[in-house]
Amino acid sequence: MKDMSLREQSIVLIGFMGVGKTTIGKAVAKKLYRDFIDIDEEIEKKFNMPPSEIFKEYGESVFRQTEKELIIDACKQKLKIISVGGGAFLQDEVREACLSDCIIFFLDLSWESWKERISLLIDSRPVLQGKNIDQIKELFENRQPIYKEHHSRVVTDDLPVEEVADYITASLKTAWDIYEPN
Ligand SMILES: Nc1ncnc2c1ncn2[C@@H]1O[C@H](COP(=O)(O)OP(=O)(O)O)[C@@H](O)[C@H]1O
Ligand SMILES: O=C(O)C1=C[C@@H](OP(=O)(O)O)[C@@H](O)[C@H](O)C1
Ligand SMILES: [Mg+2]
Repeated sequence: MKDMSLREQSIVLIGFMGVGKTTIGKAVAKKLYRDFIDIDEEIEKKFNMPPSEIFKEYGESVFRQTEKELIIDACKQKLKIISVGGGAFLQDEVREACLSDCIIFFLDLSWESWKERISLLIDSRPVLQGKNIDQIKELFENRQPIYKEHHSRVVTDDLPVEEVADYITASLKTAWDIYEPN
């Protein structure tokens, strides 16, 4: 599409579940005075139930179809900060919509750091349920190639939320000044 200036393009955060897309996305939105869209939250509002129940009740394919439609729609909007679920980039159409319309930040957390967060995630993330640690590690590794298509990568190991959000906003401001100086 690209009938938007760089400054108007929405920002999309991607990365494996639990890396902080929702938390950091909210912080970035606040710093840039933009609206925040969390795709999982939008799906939850639509079905009036959390992702884990949607998976149980309707199956993963219904979740993925809704996720795709909501992301494609969100990407067309200007000036948003959008956090997508860790599995969203499995779908070609989602990746293509985000790449063509938005600026994509990949939040990259090492497996060693991710492991420390597992207790915060295990109950609410349906794709982790019923898996042992080796199977989760395998999923973590198998998912990494889908995050390769991004515009900027942030290694978040050991960084608090505010610092990651500051890094992202500073990096955007630099790009805007270079490519679209007033
Ligand atoms: N930079 C960070 N440092 C420490 N904990 C974090 C950080 N970012 C997120 N968290 C915590 O990790 C958990 C998962 O974060 P969340 O934003 O839901 O991730 P995602 O949206 O990528 O699944 C939350 O409990 C959150 O408070
Ligand atoms: O990786 C995945 O397949 C998923 C990640 C979740 O989002 P977060 O990445 O925000 O945890 C959520 O969309 C759903 O549970 C499926
Ligand atoms: Mg999230």
